[in-house]
Amino acid sequence: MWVKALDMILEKMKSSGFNFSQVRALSGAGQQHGSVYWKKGSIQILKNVSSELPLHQSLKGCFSVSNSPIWMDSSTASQCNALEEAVGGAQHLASITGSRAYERFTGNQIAKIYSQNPEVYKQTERISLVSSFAASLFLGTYAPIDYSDGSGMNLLQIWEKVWSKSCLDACAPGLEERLGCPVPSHSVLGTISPYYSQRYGFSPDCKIVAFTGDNPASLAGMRLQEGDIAISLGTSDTLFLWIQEPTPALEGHILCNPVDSQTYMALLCFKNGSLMRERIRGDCASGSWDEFSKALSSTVAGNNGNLGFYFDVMEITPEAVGIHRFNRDNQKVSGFPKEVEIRALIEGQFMAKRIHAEKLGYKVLPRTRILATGGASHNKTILQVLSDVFNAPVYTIDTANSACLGSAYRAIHGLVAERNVSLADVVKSAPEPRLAVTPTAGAEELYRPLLKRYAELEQKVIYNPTSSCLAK
Ligand SMILES: Nc1ncnc2c1ncn2[C@@H]1O[C@H](COP(=O)(O)OP(=O)(O)O)[C@@H](O)[C@H]1O
Ligand SMILES: O=C(CO)[C@@H](O)[C@H](O)COP(=O)(O)O
Repeated sequence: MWVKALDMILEKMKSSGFNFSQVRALSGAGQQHGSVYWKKGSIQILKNVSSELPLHQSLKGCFSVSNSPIWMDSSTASQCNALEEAVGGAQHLASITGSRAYERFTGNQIAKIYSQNPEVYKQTERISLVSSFAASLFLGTYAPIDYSDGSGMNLLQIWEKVWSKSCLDACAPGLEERLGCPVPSHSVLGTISPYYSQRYGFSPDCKIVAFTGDNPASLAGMRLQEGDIAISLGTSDTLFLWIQEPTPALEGHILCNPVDSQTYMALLCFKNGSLMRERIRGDCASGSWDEFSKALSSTVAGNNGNLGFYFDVMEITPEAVGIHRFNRDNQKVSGFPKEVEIRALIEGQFMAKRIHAEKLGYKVLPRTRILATGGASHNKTILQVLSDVFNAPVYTIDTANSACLGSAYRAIHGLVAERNVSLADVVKSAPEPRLAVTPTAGAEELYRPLLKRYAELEQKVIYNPTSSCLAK
């Protein structure tokens, strides 16, 4: 599916008259943590694809696992426990790799494949991330994993930037040779495969710069500066920060910074993002964003004290599941009127973000800018609530697909990064983020007590397998 999608995009660009020969370098991004398993012998097929055929036809026999595990998978709890135990506990794993063990992280996904189907693992010569997989297609050979996306695997020592032997050994045998050596995110991996010059007219000199994860690429696209906070409202909601001296903890992730190998990015991921908003939009607003936004604006900030937690699937931050609604007296209620439900959802999602960002040590300061991206950043009514809850202005960039824009920025940066030119320098003439909304007067006073209440109530809804009131 992924290879065919690439074929279709390039065919569409070709038929729209895009001049491929002008492209000097390209990079890209893939959803983080997902993995692709190349069958033994596939490298030869990849190196020798015929430009007469669409790529997906040539590569269809190349994969030892046909359905790639992606970030939404959470079936690896036992592998996570085993990994943490093998390296001396959750905090120790976080200190090495930037995160305690998470179900979606690639090392645990690989461990599951190995333990359930050792034969399939044996037949696999190379394991790519989604990002390095896409880079491999352009390179015509296996592309290395970059430091930043590699930090989402529970396998990379984020300080030394090498695979951790104890983590590799705990996941599967012979893993190092299947992963290849990780590289700095700005690396030029080589030139484009002849397939693309012959079929689409790319220049044979077009450089392929290492691909990275969607969130790291968004950090580049938004030209995040220290002190800013980026909030991506895509399928998942993510929040990320540029960080100089991180302290990995039991919550959140520390990744190598994709645009500056000396620094880091902190990331929090909220699984019940857009899909949850879409579900409530369906239940309460006839499936229309317009109706959803009108209902949101028709209710007052603070929702008269009504608060809600909306987790259709087990949440990552915090670990909780189910729908939990509380009235102003903290009594659990079974339902809200439609408009109240919509506001409770949006205010709840943003209060959780502020509370968990502050737990990471982030402080909202007078100079704080929130940079919003992803599909829901088109929606100003949603952004207004974000601004009010954080009491900070929200900025957007012209293209809501900041991961894609960031990939283009990273491609240009890759051409000069070895000369110590920063990404900020390379893209200094790009348009600045635009102010979208500012906080409503009085928002801070209104939300301060609500944030405290929300944090206290969150403790009550956190997943506890022995409690009967949780699984709805
Ligand atoms: N006007 C809107 N208001 C709220 N959400 C929206 C709006 N338009 C699109 N979305 C949401 O944006 C999401 C897609 O965002 P996108 O950044 O493209 O996702 P991904 O993270 O998968 O790349 C959809 O799930 C959709 O719910
Ligand atoms: O798991 C995470 C981040 O840790 C996700 O953010 C994935 O990177 C994919 O995100 P979407 O593009 O589907 O929102």
